[in-house]
Amino acid sequence: MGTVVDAAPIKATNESLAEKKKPTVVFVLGGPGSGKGTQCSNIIENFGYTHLSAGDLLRAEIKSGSENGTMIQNMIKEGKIVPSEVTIKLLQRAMEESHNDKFLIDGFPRNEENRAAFEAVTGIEPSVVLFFDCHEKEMERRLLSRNEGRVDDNIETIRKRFRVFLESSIPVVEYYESKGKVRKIDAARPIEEVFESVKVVFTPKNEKAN
Ligand SMILES: Nc1ncnc2c1ncn2[C@@H]1O[C@H](COP(=O)(O)OP(=O)(O)O)[C@@H](O)[C@H]1O
Ligand SMILES: Nc1ccn([C@H]2C[C@H](O)[C@@H](COP(=O)(O)OP(=O)(O)O)O2)c(=O)n1
Ligand SMILES: [Mg+2]
Repeated sequence: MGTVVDAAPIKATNESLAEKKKPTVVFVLGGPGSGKGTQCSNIIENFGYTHLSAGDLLRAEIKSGSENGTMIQNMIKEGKIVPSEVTIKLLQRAMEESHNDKFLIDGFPRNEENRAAFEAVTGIEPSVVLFFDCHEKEMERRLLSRNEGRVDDNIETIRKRFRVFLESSIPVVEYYESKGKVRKIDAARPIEEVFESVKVVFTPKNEKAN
């Protein structure tokens, strides 16, 4: 009698022990105003990804009246990078809430601390890193005409953001370059032309000939 075992609970236990499949993540990097957000909007319409902009999540956190709001607002105004712990929590929550398993993470990781902490906390490595390459004069022109009322789209903060990009974000791009993951896109061209190059990255090789 005691040897009769119901198989159902054993199966359930095995399933809960099985490792959950890791999501597919593409990091979208590039200087301020290089067109990350614009191209992400195009990508999600065509390729089934969910777009998570680290900057948008941080701005929503300020608006929500969170206890971190003032700190985040001050850092954004100064063009500085918010501590990884805060940004990663917001990204993780958004990933869980989306119920998708394919994410475009835009504007993250922006420094070595962002990169290492995300990998340590989530265990996720990006499949690909898109890098939008654009010269500063063009990025400055775009940011000054973005007209979204952002506290950081003024010439003083823009200069600080450019410096942080060169000092802290470019090393992250170089790290992924050394791993062969970077797809560099010439982002100084018109939006449609940039998207033509982006599409190639997301189109499986055997479909490219069509
Ligand atoms: N290829 C492009 N050519 C001209 N303007 C662009 C291009 N891509 C984006 N923009 C405009 O430049 C501004 C910054 O673009 P955005 O996508 O917000 O960049 P990022 O997210 O990298 O800061 C926006 O006003 C956008 O409409
Ligand atoms: N990983 C990130 C991303 C953005 N931030 C902060 C600091 C950035 O200057 C601002 C704005 O980022 P956002 O990606 O929206 O800016 P751009 O689209 O590049 O113009 O947010 C951050 O602290 N950490
Ligand atoms: Mg953006």
